[in-house]
Amino acid sequence: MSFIELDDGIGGTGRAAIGPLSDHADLLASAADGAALPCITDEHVWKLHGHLLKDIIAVDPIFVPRGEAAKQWNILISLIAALAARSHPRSRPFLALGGGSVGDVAGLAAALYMRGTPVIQIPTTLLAQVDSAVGGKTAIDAEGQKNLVGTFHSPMLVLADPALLATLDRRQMRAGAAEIVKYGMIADEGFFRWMEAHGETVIAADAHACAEAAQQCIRMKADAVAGDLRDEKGRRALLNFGHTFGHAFESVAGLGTLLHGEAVAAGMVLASQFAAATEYCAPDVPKRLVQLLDRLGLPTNLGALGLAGKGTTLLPHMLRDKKSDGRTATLVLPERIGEARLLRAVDEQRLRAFLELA
Ligand SMILES: NC(=O)c1ccc[n+]([C@@H]2O[C@H](COP(=O)([O-])OP(=O)(O)OC[C@H]3O[C@@H](n4cnc5c(N)ncnc54)[C@H](O)[C@@H]3O)[C@@H](O)[C@H]2O)c1
Ligand SMILES: O=C(O)C(=O)C[C@@H](O)[C@H](O)[C@H](O)COP(=O)(O)O
Ligand SMILES: [Zn+2]
Repeated sequence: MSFIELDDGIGGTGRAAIGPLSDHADLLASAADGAALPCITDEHVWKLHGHLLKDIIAVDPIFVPRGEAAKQWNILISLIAALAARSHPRSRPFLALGGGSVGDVAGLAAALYMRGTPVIQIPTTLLAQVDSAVGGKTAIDAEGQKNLVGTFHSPMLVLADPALLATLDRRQMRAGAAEIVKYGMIADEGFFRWMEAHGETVIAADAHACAEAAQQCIRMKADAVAGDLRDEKGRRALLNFGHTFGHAFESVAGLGTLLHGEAVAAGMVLASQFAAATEYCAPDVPKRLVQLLDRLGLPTNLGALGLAGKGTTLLPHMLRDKKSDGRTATLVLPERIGEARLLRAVDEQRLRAFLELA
């Protein structure tokens, strides 16, 4: 079995492996050190896949609600309480088994509990396997804003088993595919082409194609994170392509209404159309992106998100984005497929005019 090294650039090292969970029985047993490992998860995932862990080690599930509803203050508090009730020691990791929402709130609990406890991420959605389980961004939502509260806390281990995706519904698989397309757009035209050829196979949960996608995305993400864990230097920010619009869509629709990947899909399209309208890229860039996302059954405009006519309501949310200086919007814009750049202090009049027509 081979690992992808996750060096967070500030002294923390972790590892990611793609393949059957059962291959890691020894590693998990040594992490457990004879105790039952707390496992933060949701009841649906636990019923489907908890047995894979129970076959290997003693695990003690701690449940959170499904989906975005897990990323709330009261859930975070309940996790800290559950760990304290178990006298869980700081030296021993606990597990996060689930999609990106479980991973985000469990990661935040790990960062806070006893000022930092190791966490092993076991992602069970396509999106979490290709993106969220790696990189150490942890978060809950607050004040109606996505990921308003969080930390950077890198996982000690990420175990992504593509076989677990067989039970995931198609809508969730599509949402994960959006983040995969993102990697092609920002960093690798060859990988974008690979998605043009294999995207449907990925969405059908073909284990080989999903493993290949995870391998490529995790490598690209590890590379961006190693140089800029805390998202300060503009390098990691490229991973936020589609998210200034996307998070605004999620907020306007009501957090938890749209899937994150759906919002990111349409967000990438709007960012690319804005880039083309302002001559940062050629018009064929949004065109080719829309063709691929359409084929993968992902939304590519406000109407498809149920937000027709809501363009200008997005602006205040975009100005609150973490990349913003508080006065102006910052956008990740494609220059061509496979290359993106950060544009700070986006002209508000231009952006407003663009949103009015979106
Ligand atoms: N930290 C990061 O870097 C990062 C990156 C991308 C996204 N995110 C966050 O991740 C969240 C989205 O995560 P997501 O797309 O994984 O969805 P999710 O975690 O919000 O929801 C997943 C849903 O699928 C179900 N599920 C999970 N695994 C399953 C399986 N194998 N079979 C059947 N059902 C299964 C769950 O019960 C849940 O209902 C958003 O909050 C987003 O902001 C974080
Ligand atoms: O890891 C990153 O950096 C990303 O931007 C990955 C995104 O896919 C992810 O949705 C992330 O949680 C967004 O972070 P935020 O800083 O915009 O809240
Ligand atoms: Zn994302």
